[in-house]
Amino acid sequence: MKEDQLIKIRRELHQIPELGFKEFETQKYLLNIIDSFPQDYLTVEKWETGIFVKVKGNDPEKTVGYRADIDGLPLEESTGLTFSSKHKGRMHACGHDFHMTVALAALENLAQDPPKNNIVFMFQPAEEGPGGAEPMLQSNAMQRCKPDVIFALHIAPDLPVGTVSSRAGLLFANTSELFIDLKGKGGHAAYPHQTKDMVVAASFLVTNFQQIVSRRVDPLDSAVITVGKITGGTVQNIIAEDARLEGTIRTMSPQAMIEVKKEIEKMVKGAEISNDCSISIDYGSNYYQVENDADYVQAFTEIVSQTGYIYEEAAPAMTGEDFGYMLKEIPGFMFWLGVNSEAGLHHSKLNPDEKALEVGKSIVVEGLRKL
Ligand SMILES: CC(=O)N[C@@H](CCC[C@H](N)C(=O)O)C(=O)O
Repeated sequence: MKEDQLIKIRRELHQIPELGFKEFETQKYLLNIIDSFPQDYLTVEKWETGIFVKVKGNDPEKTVGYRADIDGLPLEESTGLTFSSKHKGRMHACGHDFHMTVALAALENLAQDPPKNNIVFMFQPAEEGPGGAEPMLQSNAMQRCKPDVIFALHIAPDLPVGTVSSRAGLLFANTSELFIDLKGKGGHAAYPHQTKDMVVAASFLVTNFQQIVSRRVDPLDSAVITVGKITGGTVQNIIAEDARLEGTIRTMSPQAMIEVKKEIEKMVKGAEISNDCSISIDYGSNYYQVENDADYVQAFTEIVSQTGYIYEEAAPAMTGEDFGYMLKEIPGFMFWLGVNSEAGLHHSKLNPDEKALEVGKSIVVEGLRKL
């Protein structure tokens, strides 16, 4: 696939971001492109809004897996690009348009010139939530073509084009979503003593959660509690009867995740007693850490150096990825692909450099042929 075609596909995908398990247009688009490739060695199977594509190797000893996530984020794009999202309030702000394009380009290469080993591509829904990797892994379709090794990439806005990065061991954190609903008693703003103010109770929780991070988690381990959204109340002179916090927890170890949740629950109980209200917690979707296999990372660094691109050792990051579930069962790794964007991941101005598509394609093709 030539660079202009890579860019065309990426831009078309960029315009149609969809949320987890609602990637209907995306699935249709991907199937159309896959259909245009030589079919002699391919088997294509839909799974929910995702797709499995198997490539039959010509002398297989094993199956190598490659995963690309396909969902977008609930965010209004503000890049001003001519090919901006056509879906209001939805954006490929985490680079999944890049991830899909690279996977398609690699698939076309293998469909034209089949590799030695069997290959399976997974176009996976719902990475941003509620999580597609775990059910895709457990699916019958996956059981029929389970890879012996698996890998995936994620775009890295802070790395230059031509640089890729990874590390042996922990790359991404354990994550849990956090939704907290508070129910008190509303009333007149001038008579607080007759009410149970849920804006005050919610504020107490938001501020005090930071003490869990600074005073409960071992400083040599790490945790993040971020509340990204607060809603509550109706108008400036009515005391709020309801409030809701929406956030996420990140930890370096699975153990720290258990401890942070215990501490949140204790704090919530305390807030219930002191505010005389009821509070419920929902942990939404949870992702297991991305733990890279040291031997495969080593093999990958050699493949990168053969392609002439630059490999840098990565630091662990507090981002989450449900690809962690795949790596828990199948050895492999995830790597960062430099895309040089001033705006970072999950930002409405994220604008990855399209020259990175070719880099991603070459490295993934080599990885699939040589791992
Ligand atoms: C790579 C990346 O940005 N992944 C997301 C995963 C989100 C998991 C879940 N919805 C949560 O917020 O906990 C991330 O935010 O790290």
